[in-house]
Amino acid sequence: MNVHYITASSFKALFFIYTGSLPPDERSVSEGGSPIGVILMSLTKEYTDNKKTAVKDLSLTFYKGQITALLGVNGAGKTTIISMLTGLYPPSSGTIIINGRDIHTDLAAIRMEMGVCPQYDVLFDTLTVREHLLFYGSVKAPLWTKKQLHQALEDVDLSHHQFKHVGALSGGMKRRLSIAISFIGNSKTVVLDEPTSGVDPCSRRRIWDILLKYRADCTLIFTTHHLDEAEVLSDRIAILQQGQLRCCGPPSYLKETYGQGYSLTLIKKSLTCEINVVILLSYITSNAGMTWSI
Ligand SMILES: Nc1ncnc2c1ncn2[C@@H]1O[C@H](COP(=O)(O)OP(=O)(O)OP(=O)(O)O)[C@@H](O)[C@H]1O
Repeated sequence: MNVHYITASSFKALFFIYTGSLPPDERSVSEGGSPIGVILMSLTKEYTDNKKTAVKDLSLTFYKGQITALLGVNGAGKTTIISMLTGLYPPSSGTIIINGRDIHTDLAAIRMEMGVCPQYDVLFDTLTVREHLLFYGSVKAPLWTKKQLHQALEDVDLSHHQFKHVGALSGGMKRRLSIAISFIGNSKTVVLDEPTSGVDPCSRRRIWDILLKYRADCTLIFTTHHLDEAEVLSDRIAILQQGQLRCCGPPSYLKETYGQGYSLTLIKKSLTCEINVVILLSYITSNAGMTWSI
């Protein structure tokens, strides 16, 4: 099956032929015609040692030029999906198509165009920031120029630290270096497993800026536990629970469809106090209303 240049709408038709029904994410959202980058097709992963089914019959589409967040609690199966996407673990059944190539038959070619930022940094304490980029660059993109190296350092705001040993960097700096490595050689598909884990709010913001900057040229997939992060960064959010897709769509769509709003519980001292609170809340947001009062 060749799905190299098909659009979201043509994929719908294609998928219909194969399964007889639309995948859950396609049912819930209409796309703006972005080309498809990655397709998970009925993907299942069962770990043989503990017989745990970490991902169950998951069908999901990721688009080029978009950021998609895989959002879920611990154990939802996010890292397992990333591991299958990068070819670390083979699926138990189902397959993944990346830029028209099947992971079962074209893994080497897929890896040439893929960048990965693992959950835990794979860095060497005794090498400098610059040496890391040169090392990974020589493996991934031998024709990488000095200009591109400097651009990468600048993009992740590490130019001033390029001659420092990684052992002397903060957690946030290490994370930014790992992200820079994942984008070496203009990777067409980039997967990032919790790119902001363990970083302070300032570094988190910087990482968001980096991802938004690189979004245009690739299919970008990242995992997170944080709804706020998924909302700020993503074009689409896929919510996972126990290895299954619960819903998927643009943040605004999910909010509109599933959002319940917020509830505020107050202990009042007097009736006048209650009236003042209602006035104050309706001043802050016209949607606020009192559900009950005792
Ligand atoms: N190598 C493994 N062998 C056996 N079971 C595993 C393995 N890796 C993960 N699991 C199990 O698969 C399930 C999904 O784990 P996974 O790490 O994919 O979830 P996650 O959403 O990434 O969690 P977290 O947010 O904690 O990283 C869990 O129940 C986990 O215990």
